[in-house]
Amino acid sequence: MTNPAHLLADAVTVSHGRQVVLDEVSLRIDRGETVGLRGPSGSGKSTLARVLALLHAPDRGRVSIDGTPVAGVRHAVPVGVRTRVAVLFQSPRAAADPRLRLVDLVAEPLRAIRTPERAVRERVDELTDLVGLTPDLLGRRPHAVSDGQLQRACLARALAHRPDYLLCDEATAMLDASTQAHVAAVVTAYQRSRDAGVLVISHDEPLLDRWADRIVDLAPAAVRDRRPAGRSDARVDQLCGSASSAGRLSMNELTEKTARPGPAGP
Ligand SMILES: Nc1ncnc2c1ncn2[C@@H]1O[C@H](COP(=O)(O)OP(=O)(O)OP(=O)(O)O)[C@@H](O)[C@H]1O
Repeated sequence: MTNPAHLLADAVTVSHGRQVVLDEVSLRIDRGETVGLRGPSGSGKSTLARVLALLHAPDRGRVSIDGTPVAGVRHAVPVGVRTRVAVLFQSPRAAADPRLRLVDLVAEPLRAIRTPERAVRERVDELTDLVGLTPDLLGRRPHAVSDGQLQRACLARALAHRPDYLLCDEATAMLDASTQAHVAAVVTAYQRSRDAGVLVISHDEPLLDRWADRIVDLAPAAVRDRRPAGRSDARVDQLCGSASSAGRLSMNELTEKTARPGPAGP
């Protein structure tokens, strides 16, 4: 039976100028599952994440949530819909307003929808506790914290609206092994508490093997173009994927394994 609760990019095509970056690509993330997405640099992984996060409108194709197509992107999407998907990017410095104290950074999405200040403070306390940000860090601005501390704040911000789908775009690539393990463990614990669907984009094969339930390969558009004649629905999973299955790990296993880099590990 088809699981009705899912985030789907359906036959999505995206071009930047004359460059076709995604050509009828489809990717589905079910609630509760962790999908790994890998592919060469420039193959369009981040572009696909931005489409799924309702930040970038595809030229063709569509995004749907739980079977309902989403019209538009960003603020054109009703708040109750767009807050169901959150994204955590690779570089917390690029994603954070340098003028904001960490406490305000975490509160940003709540204040953006005019959440009453008392509820903002309560939720920020929960979130900073969840990601392990100590009170002394909350009053600092991004320049005065480490990349790892700032990424924890960005993770707290991403979880502010309790998204059903969390897209992690190389979110642990810049972090040391122990912070990487911590971020992965927080994401996994959150996923279990909400039955959230998680997308993990990474070049780190051991990390994907440990973390993802299945792995999808995104080939460059030129390679995808060599699909069998007559196929109009170029599903990444079917045509480009060497979908592998990594058994789901407990949070402790994930933490332990991620914290202990192997020969090819982070
Ligand atoms: N805003 C933009 N304007 C023009 N070209 C862009 C834009 N964003 C991305 N591209 C191009 O689209 C292609 C895919 O980029 P994207 O960042 O999605 O790839 P990626 O697979 O995530 O790469 P990486 O693994 O290096 O992060 C690249 O050739 C990139 O230069």
